[in-house]
Amino acid sequence: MADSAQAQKLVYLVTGGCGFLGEHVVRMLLQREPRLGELRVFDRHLGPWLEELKTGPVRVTAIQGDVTEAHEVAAAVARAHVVIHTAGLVDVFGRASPETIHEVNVQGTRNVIEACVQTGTRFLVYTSSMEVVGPNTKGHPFYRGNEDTLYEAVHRHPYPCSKALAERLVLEANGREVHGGLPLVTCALRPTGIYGEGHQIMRDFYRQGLRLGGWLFRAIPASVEHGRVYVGNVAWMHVLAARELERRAALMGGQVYFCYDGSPYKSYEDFNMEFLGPCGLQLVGARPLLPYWLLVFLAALNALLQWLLRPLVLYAPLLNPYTLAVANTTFTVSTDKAQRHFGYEPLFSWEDSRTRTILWVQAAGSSAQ
Ligand SMILES: NC(=O)C1=CN([C@@H]2O[C@H](COP(=O)(O)OP(=O)(O)OC[C@H]3O[C@@H](n4cnc5c(N)ncnc54)[C@H](O)[C@@H]3O)[C@@H](O)[C@H]2O)C=CC1
Ligand SMILES: CC(C)CCC[C@@H](C)[C@H]1CC[C@H]2[C@@H]3[C@H](O)CC4=CC(=O)CC[C@]4(C)[C@H]3CC[C@]12C
Repeated sequence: MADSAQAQKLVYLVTGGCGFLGEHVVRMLLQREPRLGELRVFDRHLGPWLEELKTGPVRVTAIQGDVTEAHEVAAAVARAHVVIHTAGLVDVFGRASPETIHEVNVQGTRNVIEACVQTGTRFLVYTSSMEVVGPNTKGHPFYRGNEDTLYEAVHRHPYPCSKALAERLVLEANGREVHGGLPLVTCALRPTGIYGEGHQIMRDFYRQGLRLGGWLFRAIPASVEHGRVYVGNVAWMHVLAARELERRAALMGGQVYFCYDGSPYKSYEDFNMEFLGPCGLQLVGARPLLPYWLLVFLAALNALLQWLLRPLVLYAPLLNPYTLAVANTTFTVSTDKAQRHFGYEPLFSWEDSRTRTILWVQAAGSSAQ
């Protein structure tokens, strides 16, 4: 990535490149990274859509592999210039065991770092999460905070615990000497709740609304603000951060950045209605229909049922004590750190993000019937 070799073509590796965010990062790199020579897409499950990308001018290499297998990661990382590590087990519903979540998110990240060190790859962008900060177990609001806002980050749930540990590993690895003697440069991006084309929970809410005759029922007060960011902007931020890491290594190395854009501050449900409303659904109730204590009870009941039924069947509904606490606690960011450090501006306006998401929900919903 030296100035003298401006025409040099770079090798990028995207772990988790077939996931919701990963696919957008892959497509964004192909559209917006002129120095891209080869794009390696590493995932446990490869998507069939990768095939169509292989006919373009950039060499796209699909690698089926597991981040928990150090040798598979090392082989994929070898001779790559930049790694964007988005692979992760996103589970707040109790589908996977805490051990598996830790193994994928923490050991997987450790394997990526060690592979960079062993093979001489110098630039690593890690997809972290707002969840490494909060909401915390005490339900303290984080109101339009930034990367420097003081907040008591206390976690018990395996997912935020794993993301926090993995983020720390990535930040501590900044400056380590990689094979060849140069320092590793790392940074971590922390998206809030991502939405957009491919967002499965949004699609599930839409299908549930259709099943209920076009109605959804408010569960969370409209006053609780939940941070959301469009997937195309999160992908763009990854591409820009990866591009700028060398030139601005001293400034960006070891730093964290919230992912943000012009999406409005709203409650989780009111925000979803920005897309589900134009698709024909209605949110019933200006206030939650059920009292909060009843939701707490139902969430606890779900947790108990999950535990009791585990030997027989996987019971993993959306509502559990953790998801209720997250949905019911204000957590929004207001920052310009990514703009100041590496010139990030959202690529998609709120209107674009909204339209694209609506079109996707409509298509995803109709294909379900
Ligand atoms: N969805 C969201 O709202 C947010 C997600 N994030 C983070 O963004 C990243 C991507 O998340 P999403 O795209 O939403 O999830 P996703 O589940 O759609 O994508 C994750 C990808 O990682 C792959 N993967 C999982 N375990 C793997 C393993 N052992 N080896 C190789 N690949 C593996 C999956 O196959 C999948 O393609 C994750 O690191 C997540 O923690 C952060 C903040 C918010
Ligand atoms: C019926 C309930 C009252 C409402 C359920 C909504 C929940 C399923 C979702 C509310 C908030 C979401 C989480 C939030 O956006 C932050 C996240 C960040 C991540 O890194 C991963 C995903 C998630 C934990 C996201 C998951 C779904 C919610 C809990």
